[in-house]
Amino acid sequence: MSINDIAVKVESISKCYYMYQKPEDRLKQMFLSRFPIEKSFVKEFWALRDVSFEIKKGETLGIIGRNGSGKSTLLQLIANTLSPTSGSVRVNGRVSALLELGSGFNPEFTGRENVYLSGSIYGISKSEMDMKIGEILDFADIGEFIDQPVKTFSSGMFARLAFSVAINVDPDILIVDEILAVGDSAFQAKCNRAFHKLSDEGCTVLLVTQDPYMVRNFCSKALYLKKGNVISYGNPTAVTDKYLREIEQAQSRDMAVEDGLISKEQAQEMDLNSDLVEGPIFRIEDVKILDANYQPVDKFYTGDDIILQFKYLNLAKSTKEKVVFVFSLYRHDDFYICGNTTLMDGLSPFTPKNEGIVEVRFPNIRLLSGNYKFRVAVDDERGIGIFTEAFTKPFEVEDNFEAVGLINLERNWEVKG
Ligand SMILES: Nc1ncnc2c1ncn2[C@@H]1O[C@H](COP(=O)(O)OP(=O)(O)OP(=O)(O)O)[C@@H](O)[C@H]1O
Repeated sequence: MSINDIAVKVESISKCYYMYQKPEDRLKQMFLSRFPIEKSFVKEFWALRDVSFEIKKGETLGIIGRNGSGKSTLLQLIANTLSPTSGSVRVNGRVSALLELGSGFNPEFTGRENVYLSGSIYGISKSEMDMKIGEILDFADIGEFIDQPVKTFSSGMFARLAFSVAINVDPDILIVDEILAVGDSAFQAKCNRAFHKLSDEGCTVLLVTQDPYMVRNFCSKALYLKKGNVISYGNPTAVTDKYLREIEQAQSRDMAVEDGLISKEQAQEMDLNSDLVEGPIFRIEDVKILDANYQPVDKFYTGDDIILQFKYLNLAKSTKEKVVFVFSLYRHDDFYICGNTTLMDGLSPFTPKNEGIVEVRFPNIRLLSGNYKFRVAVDDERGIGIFTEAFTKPFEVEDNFEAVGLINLERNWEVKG
């Protein structure tokens, strides 16, 4: 691959913020501005540590992670609105960046004036902008507000106009930080279509979102950040799976804190150590879906009774670690439907034998027509660390057109009047 095929190359980038211990220290440092930062005045905070990746032209990268994980910092470093503490970023092409809501627009100017102002920042002349503005206004669809000062705009209107400008300045690389979340769902769908069109035309898109499904549906690569470190990079499904598991674990910890089972400090400690437990201590084999007569099936009907069965092997033959068993259900496209653990269902953690069989019975399964798969896992006794996991083969469900969608809800109709 030639260097010309690369749109963005991030090499060992780190960003440290310095937090002043006392306000007067900040003042003292201002007087010493010609000198390096005096370390005794500040506490270091590393928002990003040693992040490296490269994105080819025309690829779309989805960046996910919990609040404060460093996503916006990374985008700002790529958009060159922030400088790294160490490492380097190389960008090949014209960058259009939609960072914080409000940045780039002058609040006193009208929407229309801001469109021309933004154009001039991107080197687009007034006459060129005269030709583009119709399309920009069409996409933004904010009606006569376009001639009002943008300080009077709602955040959704702001996002509409900013996005519309950003995609119409002929970017080679479009960087979008979450601001789409403030738009309504019709606008979000419109943005998704615009993303697809741009990437079909060869534009590289880097996108921060809290929505793993958007990453799966739209991105060709994904990057998962946690506390400024890259936890996972590459295939969007694999990366977002890992992120969703972190979210599940965080929810379990929050519930445990609420129920008084662990302290907030213990939860924070677990969070720091919550990546996959190292080393193969357990293995899962023979994951099967069976009918009520214990016959393997890969297709059944809504309302059937089914059994999810798997075998676990305790490779370390140790009884030191107690375990919790887990299942999760996904649609064929990896849309996460639901999941549950033996712990959540009130079963105490198990002392594992050298091997054993686990069964989950689902009477009267409510799934509707479609293709699905189960994930099963052996977790540590808190349901937090994952010892091992496995998936069933995809299976098919057929309904008798009892309802449409994913699940058939039990229901009683009453029509009054
Ligand atoms: N100017 C700053 N000074 C000190 N710390 C900062 C500064 N800007 C960001 N941070 C810290 O750096 C960390 C990463 O922030 P960043 O905004 O990149 O996270 P994020 O993943 O985008 O979060 P969110 O999803 O909440 O937007 C956070 O802990 C934040 O408090």
